Amino acid sequence: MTAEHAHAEGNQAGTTASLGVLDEILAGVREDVARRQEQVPLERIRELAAAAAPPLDAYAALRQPGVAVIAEVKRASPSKGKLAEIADPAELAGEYAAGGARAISVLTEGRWFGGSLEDFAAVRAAVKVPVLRKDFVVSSYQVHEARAYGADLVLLIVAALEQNALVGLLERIESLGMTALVEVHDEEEADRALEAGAQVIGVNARDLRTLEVDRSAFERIAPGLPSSIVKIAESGVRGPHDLIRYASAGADAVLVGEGLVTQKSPREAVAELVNAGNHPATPRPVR
Ligand SMILES: O=C(O)c1ccccc1NCC(=O)[C@H](O)[C@H](O)COP(=O)(O)O
Repeated sequence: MTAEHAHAEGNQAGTTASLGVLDEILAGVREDVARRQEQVPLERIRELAAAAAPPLDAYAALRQPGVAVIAEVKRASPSKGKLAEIADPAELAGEYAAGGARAISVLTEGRWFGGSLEDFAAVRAAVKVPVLRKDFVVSSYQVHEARAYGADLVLLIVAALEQNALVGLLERIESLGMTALVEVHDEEEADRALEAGAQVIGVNARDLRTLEVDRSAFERIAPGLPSSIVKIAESGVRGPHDLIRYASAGADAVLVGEGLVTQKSPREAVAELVNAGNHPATPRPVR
């Protein structure tokens, strides 16, 4: 086990009262990005990004009929510590895809989530569906890095970014042919996401500062978003009942981590969600 994985297991003890969890995560991310950039300079990572296979159209994939399941490779989290021993992320992603996942999310942050770009590369090589780089993106270096590793989708968290930075990173993601998943937690952040030009918006039920999960956040925010926006309900899906609840509020997709990695059969757990999302009685988003 690496030091980063060990931190991901014992992270809660390291949280100081004065800083929200998000600020602590971001401080570590900035250090890690600076270190990687010393090893592989921006010009080189841009060359690697330009040489990567073209991105898949994640927007189109998530707009197909039925509620899409985005299945996450999540080893650990700030709220729960270690979640699962994932010996082979490529195999797990293959199981997700076989269960019908429309896209795969890979957490690449190391200190708190135990993830890595190596996990990402292994997953990318194993599946044919779009793959999301789920990280705390604060610099264009990370965007080029995501593309170099074959990402189709990149997460941008509104709470982590000033508006200028949000706009700049979103444009950079799109200029490289990828899709930005812009994450919000309240109405003000949703307005900022729309102003920035987001086409795919994720409402995270988890408040990244307090770690509290409030599934009603999606119900408050999603109905106010234009019909052209792909609406993703993130966090808190523990079974089909949660998917159906989110679908009733207009979800095009759900993003699920803990509820899958902790299952004996992640393939069956995905299939159960996919079946619920395709069931005739499950509400469809109004478009
Ligand atoms: O999961 C956490 O504890 C967490 C804490 C701070 C920032 C982000 C965090 N999680 C990232 C995510 O948004 C989730 O991995 C994703 O939405 C899936 O959530 P879940 O299905 O509840 O594992």
